[in-house]
Parts: sequence; structure tokens; C-alpha cells
Amino acid sequence: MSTNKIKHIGIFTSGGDSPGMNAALYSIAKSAKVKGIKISGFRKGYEGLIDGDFLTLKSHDLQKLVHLGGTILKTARSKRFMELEGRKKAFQTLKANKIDALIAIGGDGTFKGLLAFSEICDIPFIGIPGTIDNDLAGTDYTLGFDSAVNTAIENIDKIRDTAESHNRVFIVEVMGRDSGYIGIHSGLTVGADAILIPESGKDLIYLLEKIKNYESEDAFLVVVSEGDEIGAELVASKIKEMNPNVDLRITKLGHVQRGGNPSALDRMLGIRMGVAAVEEILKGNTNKMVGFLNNQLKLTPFNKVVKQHQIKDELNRLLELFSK
Ligand SMILES: Nc1ncnc2c1ncn2[C@@H]1O[C@H](COP(=O)(O)OP(=O)(O)O)[C@@H](O)[C@H]1O
Ligand SMILES: O=P(O)(O)OC[C@H]1O[C@](O)(COP(=O)(O)O)[C@@H](O)[C@@H]1O
Repeated sequence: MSTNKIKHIGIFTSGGDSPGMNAALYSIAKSAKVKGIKISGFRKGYEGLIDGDFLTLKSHDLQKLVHLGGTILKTARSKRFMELEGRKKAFQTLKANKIDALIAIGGDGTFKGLLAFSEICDIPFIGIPGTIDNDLAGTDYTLGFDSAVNTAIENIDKIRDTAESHNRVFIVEVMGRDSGYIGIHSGLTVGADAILIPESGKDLIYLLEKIKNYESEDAFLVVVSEGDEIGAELVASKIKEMNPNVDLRITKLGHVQRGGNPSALDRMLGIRMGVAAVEEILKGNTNKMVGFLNNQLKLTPFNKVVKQHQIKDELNRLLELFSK
């Protein structure tokens, strides 16, 4: 489609919500308005596309909501969109409402969905990386990661207060389905004694080495990523085997990490990514995710936005150093 024919863009949020999604919605609506483009927001991710459930978005309304966590469009994981039948229905919705392009805010699953959709629908698709896990290739930071880490450290700091008071071992589980980014960032910045993440093979060895000599003279904080193969309970039993006298508690931070007002960094990321998404559609790009690498805009084809199962070298070195 010729880009000067783009008059109406559809947007939706999909997969797990993340703080900063509303800032991105505002930014898309604002930059579209300046360019004279209409914006429709589909509710509940792909479900709204299938059911034709949408509303016209106005930047004036959205600017009051930038500070809110979650997503005002709601989000979902859609089984129906995994089937061709569902995607055909979504295509009918777009055709019937004369939507010329789509912007999706979500993770790699959402972008896989758009790739499948592009087989039957030839309008441009652009993605914005929205997940607290920060595990996507093509961007240094995904929307929501910074806020989630801030929430994690705020809570772990509180746990430290009680842990220090009782000289307890605390195992705190943080989110990250397959990724240790929240774990390593929060673990390092709270001064954890041990950090266990799926990307490291040596972390448990270091932990057991340390706990062997621990004499309950202080708190001992362990941060474990939910995606770590060993898991909080097994870590607890290994610690007990090594040092049976420790007084140990487990806290799982869970979904609290997904909520709350977005940090300044996530709001700014949402603003920058929203503008970039509209501009890249107008330049004729499709099936690509906008991201920032080394603070420079970077477009990554959806088929290259795979989950990252490695952490950066520098982080690895920090992990190694602080584990000893
Ligand atoms: N291969 C696929 N084909 C069609 N739709 C898909 C595909 N993979 C994912 N999706 C759609 O994308 C949605 C979001 O993906 P999910 O993996 O749950 O979250 P995220 O986008 O955060 O990775 C799924 O619920 C599904 O509707
Ligand atoms: O809300 P749900 O469906 O329980 O999903 C929990 C998962 O979603 C996340 O919070 C974010 O992952 P996605 O953004 O990929 O959905 C993970 O850290 C966590 O494992």
C-alpha cells in the first residue's frame, strides 16, 4: 500500500501487560493526529481484532493516562488467533473498517502472530516490544522492564529489613518466564548474596559455597528468577542440606512486578517507540519491530525478534564477580 494512502491505523496490546504501554498508546495517537491519521484501538489484543471490538482513540484523552500501569486497551492471549479461522475473521474486521496499517505492542509471540497474519493480510504491521522480561533481540530495553525492576527492588529492600532483623536467609523469586534480566538487575542493585538466573550454569555452585560458611550473623539474600530451572523450593532444600541450622523463608513477588505506574524511563521509551512506529509505517516498513540499541532506533524483522537466552557479556562478568 502506498504510504500516502494510510489514513487509519489500528493498534492493540497483546500478551502480558507492561508499564509504559499507555504512554506508547498516547504517543501513537498524538503523532498520528499531527499527521491527520485516525487511530482505532482494539480491545484485548487479537481477540478485539477477531470480534471487531474497538474504539476511536484520541490523544487528548490518552494524555491523562500516561502515568497508568497496565493497558487501557486490555490485553489477552488469544487461542482463536492461533487458528486460520480466527485470523480470517480479524482480516474481515480490518477490511470492513478500512484499516490501512496495524501497530501491535507485545512480545515475540505477538509478532509471530503478525507474521502468520501477513500471509492473508497485506497491510503494513509494526511492532513495539512490550514485556517486563526484557528478553527480546533488537532492543536494549523492552517497555515495562525498568518499572518491573524498580518494583522488585523496592520490595526486596523491604524484605532485607526483616531479614536483617532476624538474621534470616530469604529466597526471593522474581519474574522472568525464561529470562534472568529482572533477576540480575534486581539482585545486583539490592546487594543480594546470591543471584540465580536461567542463563548461568555456575550460580548455584557459588551460592552453596557461600552458604556453607554462613553462621547466621546477618541476613542472607538470594534472588532467584522464576525461569531458573532449579526453582525457589529446591534452592531452599539445597541450602538446608548444606547448612541445616539456617532460618529460611521464601517470598515470591509475582504479578506485583507487572503493575504500578511506569518509571520515567518506560514512559520515555513508550513515547519514543510510539512516534517511531507511526513514522516507520509511513516510510513503508512492515513486519518489523522498533527498538533502541545503543540509544539508536533499530528496526528488526519479526522473524529475528527471537527470545534472547543469553545475557550480555558485561552483565555476565558482574554476575560472576558479585557471586563470589
Ligand atoms: N504462531 C502464531 N500464530 C498465530 N498467533 C500467534 C502465534 N504465536 C502467538 N500468537 C498470538 O500472540 C498472542 C500473544 O503471544 P504470547 O506468547 O502469549 O505473548 P507475548 O506477545 O508477550 O510473547 C498469543 O496469545 C496468540 O494469540
Ligand atoms: O500473567 P501470566 O499469564 O501468569 O504470565 C506470567 C508471565 O508473564 C510475564 O510477566 C511477562 O511475560 P510476557 O510479557 O512474555 O507475557 C512473565 O515474567 C511471567 O512468567
